Order: sequence, then structure tokens, then C-alpha cells
Amino acid sequence: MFSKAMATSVFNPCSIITTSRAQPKSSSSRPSQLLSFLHSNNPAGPIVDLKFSAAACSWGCQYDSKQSLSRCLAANITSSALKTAESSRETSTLLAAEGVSSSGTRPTILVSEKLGEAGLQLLRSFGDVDCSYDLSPEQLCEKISSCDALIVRSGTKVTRQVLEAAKGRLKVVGRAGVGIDNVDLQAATEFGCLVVNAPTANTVAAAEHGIALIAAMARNVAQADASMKAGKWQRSKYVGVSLVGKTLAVMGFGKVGSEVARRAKGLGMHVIAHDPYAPADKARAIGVDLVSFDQAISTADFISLHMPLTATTSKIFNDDTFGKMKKGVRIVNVARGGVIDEEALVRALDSGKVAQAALDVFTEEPPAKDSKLVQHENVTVTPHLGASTKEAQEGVAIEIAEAVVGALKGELSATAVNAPMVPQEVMTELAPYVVLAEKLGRLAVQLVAGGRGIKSVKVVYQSARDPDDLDTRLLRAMITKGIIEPISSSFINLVNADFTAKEKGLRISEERVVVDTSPEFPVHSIQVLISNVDSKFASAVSENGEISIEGRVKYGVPHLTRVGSFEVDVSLEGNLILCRQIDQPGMIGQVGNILGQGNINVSFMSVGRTVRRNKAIMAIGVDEEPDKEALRKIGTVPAIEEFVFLNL
Ligand SMILES: NC(=O)c1ccc[n+]([C@@H]2O[C@H](COP(=O)([O-])OP(=O)(O)OC[C@H]3O[C@@H](n4cnc5c(N)ncnc54)[C@H](O)[C@@H]3O)[C@@H](O)[C@H]2O)c1
Ligand SMILES: O=C(O)[C@H](O)COP(=O)(O)O
Repeated sequence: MFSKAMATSVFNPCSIITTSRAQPKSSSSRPSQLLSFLHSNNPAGPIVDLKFSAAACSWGCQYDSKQSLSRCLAANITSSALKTAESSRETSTLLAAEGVSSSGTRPTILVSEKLGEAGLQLLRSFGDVDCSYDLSPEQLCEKISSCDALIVRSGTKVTRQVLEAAKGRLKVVGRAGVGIDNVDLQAATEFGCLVVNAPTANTVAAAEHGIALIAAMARNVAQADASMKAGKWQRSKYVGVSLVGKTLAVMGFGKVGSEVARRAKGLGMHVIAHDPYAPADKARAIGVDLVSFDQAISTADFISLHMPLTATTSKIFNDDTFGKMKKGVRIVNVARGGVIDEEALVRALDSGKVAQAALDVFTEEPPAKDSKLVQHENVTVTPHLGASTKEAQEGVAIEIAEAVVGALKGELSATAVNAPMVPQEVMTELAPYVVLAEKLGRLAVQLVAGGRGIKSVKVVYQSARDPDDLDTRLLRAMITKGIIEPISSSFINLVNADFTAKEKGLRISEERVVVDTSPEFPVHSIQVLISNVDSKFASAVSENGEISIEGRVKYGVPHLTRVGSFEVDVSLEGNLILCRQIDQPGMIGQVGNILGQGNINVSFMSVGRTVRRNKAIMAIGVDEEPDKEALRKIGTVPAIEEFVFLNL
């Protein structure tokens, strides 16, 4: 029956499941009766008025749908209304590009450590920049609630307390450098705060520093310098070792590690590397053998550390691993102090197992003045200078300023650390579907009768495209947002959507069905199904017992096209009244009259039925929220069997 095999992949082991299948040409495209009472602000195109909610953002702007889409990624937004406000849109788009909202406020960007001038200039052109260095943790917590962005280097600890103290306003943390071990990523994700870093601009600087330390250590440069400055001339004391022909083990063959390897090869060293995730061909291209951890540390004369500090790498160099090394090994660390058990290193130095160490980074920075490690005569130290060249600092400052400004504009930075990467072209293409996805989520959750929590949501995407060509992460995030936000105080964006769903015990499964429609459009329809719940509107429940609604984008505008087993066609804007009634003449007039008496403007109306003169569903788009009296009167129309008011 299906032309493609079912494929299942797991995005998130706990809450997200995706499947895909192909489907024969759908017979469900029978047009419903469309009775369109077109209203003057019927949207003509995909222009969306998006406003930040007060909790998450202090400035709001109007954007076209492309911008609105990217906004949802980094900030808390609601696609509250569709409209064609051409003139105000132009003005506000312009303002947004400069970081100024229509209300005249600019984002506040706190820079808590020294940043290159070029980066600061870029930031100042977009927002109000507060350079406050050396803040205590308390001072940082105090300041942060009035900031939209925070830029740090390795000296500022962005803890859960800091993120909590931000009270939802902080949208992005920019790490002006590579290592993000000083940022509580889990907490940032929970609070929907994007974390971006500047991963490339200091690579060469760090690699050069690594090489400098290897050479300086091998030739006792620092010790000899100190000795001479103390008035001594100790030529025999500082006889060094040569590098040529020695084996260097590069531990962590990423950006810095591979640059160190390249340079060490130039010095005539034999280079091996250990990195469980590095591609072998990349190593081969530089003439480096990838080996196991034990093989690397047991055969090397020099060991240079270039892995990130993570739960796995914390103190990975300890008594046990030092024990496996060659006697007289030399160790260089320009990665993170925490990957070494520093007390174990002191023991290894004292015993002579490790002949020398050269360290740029420390578990505590700065280390204690009486640190045995720092004071050890066989240890060369620098105060975390790996990234500290003029060139690298300018580069890092520009790289992070661009990423932070982009994030504040709502663009997804290519260097986002805690959000999935969605390429710009995908974002642009999915723009109107993002609005549809959120509206369907909002609508579906309002159809659930109280009392039982929602545990399981299934989303079915019909598309003419191959399932691999459809990136649904954005759509899933927006459906999650639509479902969760109306019933909780959480705000959802691409950063925290999956996390929040999981935290709330909401399992979202996805299915992609290949249909025979135009592949020009990425999605033909989106169906949202909620199982194991009762509905306020029994007609929304499908034959399978699930609340089921389906929508499509038509001419750039999201439409509701199916409720339960009834086809409807109503533009998703403003508010919606769904009525199930006996299919007979005069129904539209009766309900229309009641709404008219209540001064409620009808924007769209659509009737869908399964069998003629049997049951029908009337979907009525209304601009205003009907008062209790109008709703009561609708309930008294004899042919109306049930109805529900839904706020979109
Ligand atoms: N001293 C400084 O000023 C300075 C400057 C830049 C970078 N750094 C640090 O250097 C390190 C490397 O930076 P990068 O830009 O090369 O990062 P990177 O992400 O490009 O490379 C890190 C590599 O480590 C590997 N890795 C992860 N776990 C590993 C493990 N258990 N064993 C071996 N390899 C493992 C990864 O696969 C990756 O290839 C980071 O810790 C960074 O913070 C320090
Ligand atoms: O991870 C990094 O990029 C380096 O450790 C640089 O840190 P810094 O910005 O504090 O110099």
C-alpha cells in the first residue's frame, strides 16, 4: 500500500518520536462548503504581526513572516494576529533592523568581561551596551533582570541562579570564545535562553600558544628567564630536550588540536591523536594516526590536551592515567584545567613520572597563590592566555557580537550551542507553516476537556517531499508552544520546546506522509491529534477516539481544514466558534443574527458536513470575543447540538 517503508527515528529519546510513510493520492481533498463572509482585514499575504510577550521581552516590533519565524527561535513570541499593515510594517521592520522597536526602546546588552572594540561598536549600533567588568555573582544577578543579552568570556559563571534572576528577560548568552563550561547550559535551555559562542576566531591563537608552551617547556625558557633575572647564569641546569622525532599525542582532535598537530608536524614531531568523535580522514589528511586513549598516553613523549571540559572528560588525567604514561612524559594543557586532577599531577611531577607540565588553564581561575602546581619548579604557567592575541580578541569580539545581534533580531546563529540549527532557507520556506503549527496547537489544546492531562500528541505532516527533505523541528516546536503556553506559565521557543514537553510528560510523536501534491510547497497539511483525553467538543474526536484537527496554508494564510471527521475551511485568525448542528437551512442566519446583536464581527464562516441534511459543523471566525449572553443564546438555538468558543 505504501511506496516507502515506514521509517522511525528518535529525536529525543523520551518525548519525540518521528515516523514517515508514503500514502496513495489522498481522497480527502473534497472541498468543503465555503461560505466566506470576507472581512476587511482578511489577510492577503503572509504578513504577520508578532509581539513579544511582556514576560520575555521588553520591546516589540512588527515583522514580516520570515522575521517572525526566526523570532520564535530565540525569543518568546506569539503570532497573535494576521494583518496587512503595510505602512507600519515597513517602519517597524526598519526599526527592528537597528534594534529599535516602535516604542523606542533598545535591547540592553551586558558585557561582563573585556571584549574587542570592533565587537563593542557592532553591539552599540544595535543596543544599549553596559560594560561592567568584575561583577560579583550577586551583582550579576542583580543586573541581569534588566538585560536582554549577556556576553561573557571564561571568567563569568553563568549559573542557574543568574538565569533564574533574569526572570525570563535574558534571551541570549554570548560566550566570546569556545569553552562553554562556565555556562549552565541545562538551565539556559530550561529558561529558553539561547547560548551562542565564537568557536573559530581564537583557534589559531590557542594552537600557537600550545606550540609556544611545548617549546618553552622543552627548553626551560620560563625557568631560565626567571633565573637570569635573579642575576644567575645557569647553563647546565637548563639543558632541555629536543622536539624533533618525539611523539606528540594530541588529546582532542578538534579545531585547536588539529592546528597544533599541523604545527607539530612542521617541527618534525611524530603526531598521534585520540578523539572518539574525529573523522579518520581528517587526521589522515594531516598525517596523524588516530589511536585509542591508552595507546596515545602510553606511547607519547609529549601530551597536549585539547578536549572540552565535560562530565566525561572531568579529571580524565588522574593517578590511574598518569600511571599508564611513559616515565618522563611532558604534558601541555591549553584546554581546561578541570580535565586534569591537579593533585594527582603534583604527585606525578614529584615522582618524576611526569617530567614537566606547561599549563595555561586551571581548575580554579585564578588558582590559589600558594598552589603547589603553580609553584612547582617543573611547571610552566600562563594565566589563561591561549586566546589572548590582538587578532584573536578582535575576531572573537566580532564573531560573538554578530551572533548576539543576530539572536536578538531573532535569527538563529550558526554558533548556537543549545538549539538545533535550522538553515535560513528552511526557515524562510516554513514561515507560514510555523504560524499554522502554533495555531493548530493552541486550538487543539482548547478542545481538551479539563480534568485529564495531555500526555500524547501526534503530529502528521502531509508533504509531497521526501521525509528527509522536510525539517519539522520548527513546526514541532511551534505546535508544542501552542499546546503548552495556553495552559501553563512556561514560554516556549526552539531552544526549550523539546525540553519543556519532556518535563511536562508530553510525548510528541511525528509522522510524515508523502502525498501526491506539488513539491513546491514544503507541507501540504498538518494534523494534530491528542489521544486519551475527553473533548469539550465531541465532534472534534475522530473515529479513533482522538481529538483531531488539520490545517493547511492557503495563499500564505493558515486555514483550519478539518475538525474530527468534518471538513471545514476557515482562516485561522482572531477567534473561532465551532458549532455542531443539524444540517438544515437557516442556521447561518440564526447564529449570524445573535453575533450581530452582540456587535461581533464575523470574518469567515464555513460549513462542513459528512452526510447531506444530517450533521454539520459550522466554523465561524469572529473578530471579537462574544460575551456570555451571546454564547448562551447560541446554545439555545434548537438545531445546535454543541458548540465551543476558541481563542486563537
Ligand atoms: N586556553 C585558551 O585560551 C583556549 C582557547 C581556545 C580553546 N580552548 C579550549 O580548547 C579546547 C578545544 O577547543 P576547540 O576549539 O578545538 O574545540 P573543538 O570542539 O573544535 O574540539 C574539541 C575536540 O575534543 C573532542 N573530544 C570530546 N571529548 C573527548 C574525549 N573524551 N577525548 C578526546 N577528545 C574528545 C571532540 O570530539 C572535539 O573534536 C576547549 O576546551 C576550549 O575551551 C582554550
Ligand atoms: O574557550 C576559550 O575560548 C578560551 O578558553 C578563551 O577564554 P577567554 O575568552 O576567557 O580568554
